[in-house]
Amino acid sequence: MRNSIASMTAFHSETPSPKPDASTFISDHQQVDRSKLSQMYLHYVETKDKYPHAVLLYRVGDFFECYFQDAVKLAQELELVLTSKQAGEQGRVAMSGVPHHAWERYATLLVEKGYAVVICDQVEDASEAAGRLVRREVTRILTPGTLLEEGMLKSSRNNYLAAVVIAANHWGLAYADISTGEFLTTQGSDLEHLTQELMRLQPSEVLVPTNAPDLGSLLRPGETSPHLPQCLPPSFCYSLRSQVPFSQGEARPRLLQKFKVRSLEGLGCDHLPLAVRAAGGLLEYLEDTQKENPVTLQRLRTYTVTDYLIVDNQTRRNLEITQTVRDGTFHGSLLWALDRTNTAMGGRALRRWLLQPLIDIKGIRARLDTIEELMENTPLRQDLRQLLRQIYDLERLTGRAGSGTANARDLVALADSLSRLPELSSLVTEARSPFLKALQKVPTVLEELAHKLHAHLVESPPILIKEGGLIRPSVNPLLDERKATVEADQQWIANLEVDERAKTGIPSLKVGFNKTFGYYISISRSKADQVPANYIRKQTLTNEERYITPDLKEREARILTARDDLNQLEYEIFTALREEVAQEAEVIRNLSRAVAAADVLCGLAELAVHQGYCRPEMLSGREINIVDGRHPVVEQSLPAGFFVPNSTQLGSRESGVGSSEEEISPLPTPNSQFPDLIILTGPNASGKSCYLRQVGLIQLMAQIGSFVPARFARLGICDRIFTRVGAVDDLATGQSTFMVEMNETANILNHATSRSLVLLDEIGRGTATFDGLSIAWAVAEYIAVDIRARTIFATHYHELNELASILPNVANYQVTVKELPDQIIFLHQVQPGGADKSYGIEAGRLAGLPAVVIQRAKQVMGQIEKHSKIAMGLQNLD
Ligand SMILES: Nc1ncnc2c1ncn2[C@@H]1O[C@H](COP(=O)(O)OP(=O)(O)OP(=O)(O)O)[C@@H](O)[C@H]1O
Repeated sequence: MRNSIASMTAFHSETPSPKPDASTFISDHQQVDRSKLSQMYLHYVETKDKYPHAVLLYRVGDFFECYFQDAVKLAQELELVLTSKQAGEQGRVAMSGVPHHAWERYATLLVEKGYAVVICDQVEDASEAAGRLVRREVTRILTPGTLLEEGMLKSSRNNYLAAVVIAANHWGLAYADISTGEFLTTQGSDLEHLTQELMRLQPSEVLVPTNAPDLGSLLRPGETSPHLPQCLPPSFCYSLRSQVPFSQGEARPRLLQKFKVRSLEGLGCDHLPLAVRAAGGLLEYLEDTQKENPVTLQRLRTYTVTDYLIVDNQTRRNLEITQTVRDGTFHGSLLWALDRTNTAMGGRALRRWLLQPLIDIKGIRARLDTIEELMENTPLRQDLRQLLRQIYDLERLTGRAGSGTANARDLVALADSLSRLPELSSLVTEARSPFLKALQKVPTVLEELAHKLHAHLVESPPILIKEGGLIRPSVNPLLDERKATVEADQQWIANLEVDERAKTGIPSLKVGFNKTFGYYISISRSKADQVPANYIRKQTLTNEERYITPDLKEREARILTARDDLNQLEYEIFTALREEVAQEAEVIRNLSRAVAAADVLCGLAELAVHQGYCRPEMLSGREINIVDGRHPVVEQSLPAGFFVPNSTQLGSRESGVGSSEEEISPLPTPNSQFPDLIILTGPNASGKSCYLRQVGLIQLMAQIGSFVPARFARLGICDRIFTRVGAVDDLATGQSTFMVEMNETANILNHATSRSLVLLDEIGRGTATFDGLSIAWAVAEYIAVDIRARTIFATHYHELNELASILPNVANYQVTVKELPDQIIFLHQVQPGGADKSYGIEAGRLAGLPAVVIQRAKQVMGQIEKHSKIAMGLQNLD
């Protein structure tokens, strides 16, 4: 059925359309007199009542339409035309719409903007309705955290739905990616950890139990509500939920029932009430919103935040792990530099690993062993990589099969991928390392499943699953019979053209088909007088007349019924296959996880070979000993051989630890032991920041189990990595550069331990010189003496070099430059000793500051230097 928006094939207004006069139509569904609405609009408002907080897309013929407030919202958000439509005696109501075949694209845009979208589709053909209202039902509820459609998800990252429960300082957090089935829960007692976990996960939607009056509403990023706990970052979408499903009384039985267990002990969360409540609340939300497409989740896993290396959001940003600081791009990030994966699952796994490095040495070594084996065995590595390229996104394909949204192409892709697994397993029969061994056994059920899918489904099935063409011949005798009938009838039609041409003597006679009239015989108007008597005229066009005959109509009815029956049977066979896949979801996903891990490790091995990385020796102690380390990203952006390697030694060696590295000539240190804190000085742009980040990145890479860009590395496991790198004003919270800097510094001083790695790039620059210097001095001293965290402190305050003469665990290093008469050459080499000048005035001269200003600056500096020997003064204080 075409309607008044039929002409709007492109609803986007090229030039902003004049605002429609809102007084001429109703734009609030609560304000209508329902008795005056026509049947369809009444059904619309009743459906809208059930989903007051979502945008309701309502199928009408070839369009999905929105009315009332949703029409206004849709038009505003997607820059579509807002118009109006007569809704019975009630008068005109606001209306906007999108073509039905493009609903996914428009729904994606709405969901990205933080809206929930409800799809109310026609569930019968308009012709079946025969005059009554076409049956429509809600077929899908889309919220940012519950997407399954391929086009709506980014293949390179998980799409998490999270749920939080907060009780005083304690919290529970559960999260799930319903497209891959991952489902985890945890509990903690430090609200800062909750914030950090949310920042790590970047969930698309967070469920919060509240007693807000507007339960069910979705707060879009940046929107606030008095019902939202303060510790939750404003950058996410929050769904305000009732507290009931988050109560222990409801959550616990829901989990027990879902995972068919008698106690939660096996899931690891029996003793964690807040974790249980968050997980139960999350499950209830899925049950509530995914009625039509119930999701298949993996068994709930419980984890502890402190079981992993803690990298706070600031540090993740500063180390540019998944995106650059400057412009937020993936290109130039650590993930970009390391990603050599060949599957979407591997790509997501690498991202997860980088965002959650390990602290468990055994786990790290298992990954390192696998990389080592893959580096040594080049043919194995290359064959594996080649094969992995042919494996599609098993995790998400299985997810779509489980929720009944997979089409036949998805199942063929799944079968193609599953049928590669035996090959994969035969490649690794001799493998020794744990992650390759995990691929040695492919459950026979998966081989059988792949075989069955291939045997049933045609090689390239259509996207639509209700219009036939999916199932091979000889799969089902009844299907074959129906196909034969349809084919015979089609042949009858084809013959009809030949026969009728012969009978009538009209060579241009054709048999055609259209949706409105079905089959017809078409004859050019000039031959209309030769038409036989049994032809019944149906339609007259400019150049042709269209006829039907009783025979043709009788045959048509048979053909259409037979085709419908055929399509229905194909659909039933297909959905049964899909159901079989869903039954094996857990087995497929377990294997997918193993494939993803092998893919990550193959990629890291490839990278290590090409970039000349070394295997880090991992220790439980505090030592950080890197010989000729390189920055993994900067190195790749420079021409080969241009990056200047630098060494780092930090953290006193525990007695009894061997010194195998000595022949590799580690950097000489002023003390026999490695220092805990390095004061790093050097001119602007000499490479201090790069060096600082390089150390953090090498440590982080080692803790995900990767080889590292260095000639040698022996690394004690860190519990946390902290960074503080030049801040910018945080306009959103109204904090100045200096306050941001102080907040970050306070966070470090309050949380760092002797097992942490602290990287400080300039402290105290945002205030008066002496304030800044004093703070920098006190901070360095506190870290070196009280915390003893392994620390590199880059600074332009050369006065800090004097700390090394006071504290035995502090050493000075500098990034060297070569001074020529009218230029400075950056050597990018880190060497012992403190720089005595910053060359800031030289930089100013090169930038073109007037000579008189440069001269005066030098005089002032001379004076200041005379008065800044603070170390001696402080020594006297002690
Ligand atoms: N080891 C290195 N080898 C080669 N090039 C390097 C090296 N370290 C840094 N660089 C190059 O030098 C540039 C400046 O480095 P960086 O930003 O680390 O300097 P900086 O000393 O921190 O400067 P500032 O004090 O002004 O912040 C980088 O963009 C990088 O390309």
